[in-house]
Parts: sequence; structure tokens; C-alpha cells
Amino acid sequence: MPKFSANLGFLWPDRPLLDRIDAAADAGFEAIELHWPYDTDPADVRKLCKARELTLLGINTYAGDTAKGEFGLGALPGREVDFQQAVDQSIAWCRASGAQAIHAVAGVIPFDEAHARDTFIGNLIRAADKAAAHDVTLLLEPINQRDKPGYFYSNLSQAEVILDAVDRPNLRLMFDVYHVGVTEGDVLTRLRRHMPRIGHVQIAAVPSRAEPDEGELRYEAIFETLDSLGYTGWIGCEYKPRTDTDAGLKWLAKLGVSLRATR
Ligand SMILES: O=C(O)C(=O)[C@H](O)CO
Ligand SMILES: [Mg+2]
Repeated sequence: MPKFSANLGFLWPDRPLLDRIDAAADAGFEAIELHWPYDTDPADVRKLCKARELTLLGINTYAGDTAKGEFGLGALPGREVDFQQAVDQSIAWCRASGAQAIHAVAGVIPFDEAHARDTFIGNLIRAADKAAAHDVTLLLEPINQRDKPGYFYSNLSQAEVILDAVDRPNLRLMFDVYHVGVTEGDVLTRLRRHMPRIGHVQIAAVPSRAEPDEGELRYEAIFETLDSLGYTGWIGCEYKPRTDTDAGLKWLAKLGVSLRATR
């Protein structure tokens, strides 16, 4: 049975983070994941997750100056020191909050791709070793070019090259079905191929990025495939609710799944 985590970067977007955590617990989620929680005291997040019996999954490394179009620093030549500082910040936040994983955000590159790849690989080796010392997983996520034009990588094959080159057991693939659907399609085949490297899965409808009960992907088949491949990890609900987040959760019953899979 699939088990779902609430991505609080997108769900209940109108509330402060601690209220979003309460909303996720009230709705019946047993795990949450965050985007950039750095303005919130990690000790408060830890306390609330404990009180509400929520597992805290992942966060993202600092995005950089988003007003200037930055979206991560990991593959930016010349920004190695800034990226390691971002990794240190994320590890410290994980340790204080209890979060388990960090998505190493790569960046938008006006650079030569090979140079950026070498930079990302070098940065990830250092970052993965630092994270391993604290039992934290690093995640790699190809992001589609329509949502993030110029993002360093959008294809699973590019992620595969980086995973091979870094070759660290705590560097895993974040298989965001939405991005894979937009960029490459053939989702079930790609799930099968990449399953041994997958550390986390995220979902949303394609092309709307809304609740996964509309659009061109049939999520019933995706959940069945994940089950049949033996995936027991969390599936992050990283979608943009069409209207009200709570009302939108009716997609679960519609697709024959539930938030209580682990109870
Ligand atoms: O954009 C996505 O799909 C993500 O999962 C990243 O964490 C950035 O928000
Ligand atoms: Mg994602």
C-alpha cells in the first residue's frame, strides 16, 4: 500500500509553517516534507512533529537569490563555497529538527554543461560525505524545463550519470513523477529502471501540477507499479491544490488509496 507524505511547500499555502504541520496531522498524514523552512525554528518543528506523531522527511538546500533567477547553487561554477555553506545550513537544520533528507538543488546554468556537471559532482561528493556523518540522505531531482527554464538537469539519464560519478550510498534519486511525466513520459518503464536508486517519490497531475486525479497520468497504475516493485518509501504529495487543500484530498478516495496505510 502506498503511504503519502504532505509536501508543505505546496499544501495549505496560505498558512504559516507550524499551522501547515498541524493541518497535515489533522488531515491524517503521518509524514511531511518541506521546501525551504529556514525561517522557522527547527526545535519548534521537531517538538510539533513529535506531538503530532509525524515523520519529518526532506528539505531543500538554500535556493540562492531567487529574485535574480537563482534556483540552487550546486552546479554553479565559482559558487562552491556558497553551496557548501548551504549544505552545512541544511545539515544543521536536519539535526535540530529531525529531518532525514536534503534535496541538493542544482541551479539555473548560463554555463557550459560539462563544467557545471563537474562542479556538481565535486560538490556532491563533499556534501554526501558530510551528510553521511549525520545519517542524512542527499537527493537528486531532475526538474522540467517548462517550470524552470535553464535548470541544470531535467532527465533521469543525467541524474544517473551524476549518481554513478559521485557513487555514495547516501546520494539517492528523487523521482518526481510530475517532472518525469512532463519531460520524458513513459513513467512506469522509468520507475522500473530507476527503482534501485530511488530514495523518494513525489506526485502531481501532468500537466496541471494539481491533485493527481486529473490529466494524462493514471496514478492508480503508478501506485500499483510502485507496490509491485517493492517500494516501501513515502510518496510526497507535491501538488498545487486546485482550490482548498482539505477539500482537494478527496482524490485519495477517488483513486482507492488512503492516508492511513501505515496504521
Ligand atoms: O520543484 C520540485 O519539484 C521540488 O521537489 C523541489 O524541491 C523544489 O521545489
Ligand atoms: Mg519535486
